[in-house]
Amino acid sequence: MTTSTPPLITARGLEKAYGRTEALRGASVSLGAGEILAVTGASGSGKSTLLHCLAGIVTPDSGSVEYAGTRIDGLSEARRTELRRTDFGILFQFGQLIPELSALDNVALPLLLAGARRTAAHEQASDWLGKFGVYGQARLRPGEMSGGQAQRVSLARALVTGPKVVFADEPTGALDSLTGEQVMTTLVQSARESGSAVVLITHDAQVSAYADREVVLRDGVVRADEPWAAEHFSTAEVRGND
Ligand SMILES: Nc1ncnc2c1ncn2[C@@H]1O[C@H](COP(=O)(O)OP(=O)(O)OP(=O)(O)O)[C@@H](O)[C@H]1O
Repeated sequence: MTTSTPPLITARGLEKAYGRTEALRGASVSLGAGEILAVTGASGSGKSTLLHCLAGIVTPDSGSVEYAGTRIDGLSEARRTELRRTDFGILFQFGQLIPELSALDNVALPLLLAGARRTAAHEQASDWLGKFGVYGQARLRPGEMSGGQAQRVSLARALVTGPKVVFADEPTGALDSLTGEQVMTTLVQSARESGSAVVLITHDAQVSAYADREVVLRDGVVRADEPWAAEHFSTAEVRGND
C-alpha cells in the first residue's frame, strides 16, 4: 500500500490475558484496504487472539483497534456483531459450517441475515458455489462433503457479502497441500477481484507466500516484516510457560 492511503485497520498496543496467560503483550499492526497480510509465528504466540481482536470477536484488555477510522474495541457486542455481518468475512480452519444446513443454505445465510430475499440469496449463493467449484455439492450437508469441498463452501460463505476484510485463521490447516493451494488460490483471486483485504493466519510458509506482506508474532508482540524462519522459534520462546 502507499503511505498516503490511511490503513483500513490500525491496532495499537493490544494486550489480552486469559487468566495468567498473556496472549498479547502490546501487539500493534495495520492493514491497508485490499491488502493481503499474513500473520505468522509459533504456536501459542497469540495469532488467533490478534485476529479475534481485529475482527471484534474478542475485546482487548487494553490498546485500540480502529476500523475505517472508528474505534471498534469499545463497541457493544451487538454493534461488533453487526459490523462482522456487514463488513467482515471470517474463515476458520475447520470451516465451522452449520451442520444441519445444506451448502447452499450455509452460503445464503449471511445474505438472508443482511436482509436479502430468499430467492435472490439462493441465486447468489449458487453463483458463489459455482465459482468455487462446489456447485455440485449445493444440496449436501457439511458432513457429506470432503474437507476441501467444505472449506470451499466456507470460503464462499465468507466472501458472498463482499466483505471489506476477510479474516482467515489457518484456512488450509486441515487440508492436504494440493487442496490447500487450490483454496488459497481461490481466496486470493476472489479477494483481489472484490478488493477485499485479507488477514491470513498461518504456520505455513507456502501459505504466507500468497500475502503482500507478512508480520511475525512472537510472545504476543508483532515483530514487523521479519522474514519467516521457523528456526527462529524455539519452544523456549513460545508463550504460555509463565
Ligand atoms: N480462550 C482462551 N482461554 C484460555 N487461554 C487461551 C484462550 N485463547 C488463547 N489462549 C492462550 O493464549 C495463548 C495464545 O493463544 P493463541 O491461540 O492466540 O495463539 P496462536 O499463535 O494462534 O496459537 P496456535 O498457532 O497454536 O493456534 C496460548 O497460550 C493459548 O493457550
